[in-house]
Amino acid sequence: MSITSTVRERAAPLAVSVRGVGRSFAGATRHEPERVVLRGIDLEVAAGEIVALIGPSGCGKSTLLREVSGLDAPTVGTVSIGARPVTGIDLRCAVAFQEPRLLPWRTIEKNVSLGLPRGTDSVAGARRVAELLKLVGLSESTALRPRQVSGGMAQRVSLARALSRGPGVLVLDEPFGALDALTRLRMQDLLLDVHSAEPATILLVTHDVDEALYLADRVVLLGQDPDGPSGSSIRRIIRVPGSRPRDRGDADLAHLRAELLDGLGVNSHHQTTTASTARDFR
Ligand SMILES: Nc1ncnc2c1ncn2[C@@H]1O[C@H](COP(=O)(O)OP(=O)(O)OP(=O)(O)O)[C@@H](O)[C@H]1O
Repeated sequence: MSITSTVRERAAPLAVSVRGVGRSFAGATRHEPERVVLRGIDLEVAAGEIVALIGPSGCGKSTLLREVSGLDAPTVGTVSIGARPVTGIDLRCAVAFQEPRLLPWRTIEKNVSLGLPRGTDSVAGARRVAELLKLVGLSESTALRPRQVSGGMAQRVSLARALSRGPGVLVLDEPFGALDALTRLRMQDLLLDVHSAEPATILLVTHDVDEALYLADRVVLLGQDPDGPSGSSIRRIIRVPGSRPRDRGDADLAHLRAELLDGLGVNSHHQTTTASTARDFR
């Protein structure tokens, strides 16, 4: 899907700096020990960069996204967006999840407009919503309600709503995880088109190693060091070669896929020769 440029009524992309971040949760009862989920996370994300986070289920990927967006606060360490620390829900950052979380009684257009910054002039707001709906290919569907659209369309609405805030940072938690394989590939291309038109810094959690390698400038592998103290840390950071859009069948990517699957504890030789099972590692 090719996208023409839109008038940008948004902030410039912002760098994200994660320094010494750890997060522990108290045990469910007084007798249960504290649970360390993240430990010593240091990550510098450049303005406009796309970084994919992968790691085994429960290793703390969503928790790290919550620290960046200010939905949760780290136990130790700091997160900064641009030069300013994140101290609570941060309006410079927009979040989208695996479920689109739309209001069922509102139209698609209205759902997107809910993301506009408070106090946006109504004419400018309507123009911005129309631009975003065009950007995600939904200009013909503005008056529909969420139950009348497909899962992929609903996810595009969710993306447009996130962008309507004009975020410097876009945090996406498994945004395409619930979609069928073909819709997912299309959404990956759409996200790259959106990123070219409105280049926010993107932090994205995915379970799909191929998706990470297709979309990201760098892939960050989170996980527990088997010989280290409890809590996930960054095990590996891989810079993905080549410029986007990448060739999904690129031999270099196959090599990196093997390396990442290895890092996830999957038998990579078998996985790289069996493409269908190499996708969607959980
Ligand atoms: N508010 C909370 N209170 C207690 N424990 C929590 C809380 N939030 C997260 N956790 C725990 O932190 C751990 C990491 O959760 P998180 O959702 O970040 O993992 P994840 O890597 O995103 O998992 P998945 O890939 O399955 O989505 C889990 O064991 C979870 O139970």
